[in-house]
Order: sequence, then C-alpha cells, then structure tokens
Amino acid sequence: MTYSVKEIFLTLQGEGGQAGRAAVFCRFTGCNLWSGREEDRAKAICQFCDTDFIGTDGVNGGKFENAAELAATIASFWPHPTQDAKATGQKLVVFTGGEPLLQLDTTLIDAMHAQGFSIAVESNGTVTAPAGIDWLCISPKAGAELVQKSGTELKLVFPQPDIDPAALENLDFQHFWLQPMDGPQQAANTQAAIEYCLTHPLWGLSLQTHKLIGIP
Ligand SMILES: C[S@@+](CC[C@H](N)C(=O)[O-])C[C@H]1O[C@@H](n2cnc3c(N)ncnc32)[C@H](O)[C@@H]1O
Ligand SMILES: Nc1nc2[nH]cc(C(=O)O)c2c(=O)[nH]1
Ligand code: SF4
Ligand SMILES: [Mg+2]
Repeated sequence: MTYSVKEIFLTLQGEGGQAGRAAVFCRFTGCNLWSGREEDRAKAICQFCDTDFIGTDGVNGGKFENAAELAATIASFWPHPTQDAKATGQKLVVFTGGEPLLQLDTTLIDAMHAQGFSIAVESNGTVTAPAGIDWLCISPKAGAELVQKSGTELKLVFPQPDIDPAALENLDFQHFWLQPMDGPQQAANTQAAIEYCLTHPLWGLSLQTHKLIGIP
C-alpha cells in the first residue's frame, strides 16, 4: 500500500515513559478526529490538537509506495556514531500523526523489525492496533469511542471535561500518565495534573519535555 507521511525526523521522545530516548519520528498524514484545518477545529471531536498533520510537505515527508521504501527511509535517519553495535543503541521509531493506526499495518511493522527497530506508536485508541507493536501509547479523547483498551502506557491529556481518569484505571496498561493540556490554560492544567497525581498515585505526570527544551 501507499503511505502518506507528513514528516520524518530524529529527535528525543518528549513524552511518557520513554521520554529522553532518541527516536526517529514518522508522522503520518491525517486523523479521524479532526480534519486538521483551523476552520474545522470548533466542530471537531478532538479540539485541542497541537499538531499540523495535513499533507506531505513537512521535512522528509512524502508518499511512499511500499513498506520497504518507507522503512529504509526511516532507518536512514538513525545515527551511527561508530561501527560498534553497542554505541548504535536500540534503534527506535515512533509512529504518530495524525492517527498512525489509520495507516500502520503488519507489512510496515515487519519491515521496521527487519531494519532492527523497536516500534513505538502514539494513538488515540479509536482503532484496534495490529500485532507486533513494541510500545503502544494510547491517549483517549472525550467523545470518541475507546476501542484499543490495552497497551504499554495510557497517556491522558488532562483535564478533559468528559473524561474522569478514575474511569480508565482498570484498563490493561503498565503505566498511567496525565499530560497537561497545552494551550491558553497550560499553567493551570499543569497545576491540576500535579494535584491529581499527588492524590492518585497510580498516575504519573507526563510533561511535553521537547517543548520545554525547544526541540521538535
Ligand atoms: C498529536 S497526537 C498524535 C497521535 C494520536 N492521534 C493521539 O492523539 O494520540 C500525539 C500526542 O500529543 C497529545 N496532544 C495533542 N494535543 C495536545 C495538547 N494540546 N496538549 C497536550 N498533549 C497533546 C495527544 O494526546 C497524543 O498523546
Ligand atoms: N519530541 C517529541 N516527542 C513526542 N512525543 C509524542 C509526540 C507526538 O507528536 O506524537 C512528540 C513530538 O511531536 N515530539
Ligand atoms: S486525535 Fe491526535 S492527531 Fe487527531 S486531532 Fe486529536 S491529538 Fe491531534
Ligand atoms: Mg507532538
């Protein structure tokens, strides 16, 4: 199949339980909860999105004809400081978007594993994840049905008026994070998340550290 990719870049994972790790980010075009156009935001299911995922015009973006071609392109961004396998580290790709599970399929998962990569995914949980993902982050959205109820980490953007974190606590995840909603209320949202984590210790605080340090 053909994959539509907004951008591909090497950065440090900014969020969640793998924050600080180098990773190649592959941001797929398109989402099922918002068109991505500002004029549609107020009527979208997901209204707080911080990301431009329209088109294929970002850095290293484009249409990729098949999984092998996309996997090889992603792999080309992994740094090789020496020939030493240990120094190369565990290669990591983060598939995000937009909504990556609209495009990520078993063929691409197999092609990334063949390139020696671990595969992380950032998803809104409205689509069932294919098998073979090594680190699955699900971030539920108020007003959208949560279909994918298991994974590695659950990362709730907080607060969302119609989602009580307590209603998610029995889902099958290893880590539970509150991530303060960025936007005009960012400071107040961070204080509310801190307060919630202090009183409900199942939950940890996930900061968007890439924004704090000014990297992509
Ligand atoms: C842009 S989304 C793409 C992946 C997928 N569509 C999703 O929503 O999980 C990447 C991550 O950023 C989070 N996010 C989006 N907008 C945010 C905001 N304004 N503040 C904090 N986190 C946000 C999402 O919840 C998700 O965890
Ligand atoms: N550095 C960095 N870390 C991230 N973790 C999740 C991101 C995303 O947009 O999915 C993201 C991102 O956009 N940049
Ligand atoms: S589901 Fe994810 S990509 Fe889609 S609009 Fe919401 S935060 Fe953005
Ligand atoms: Mg982001």
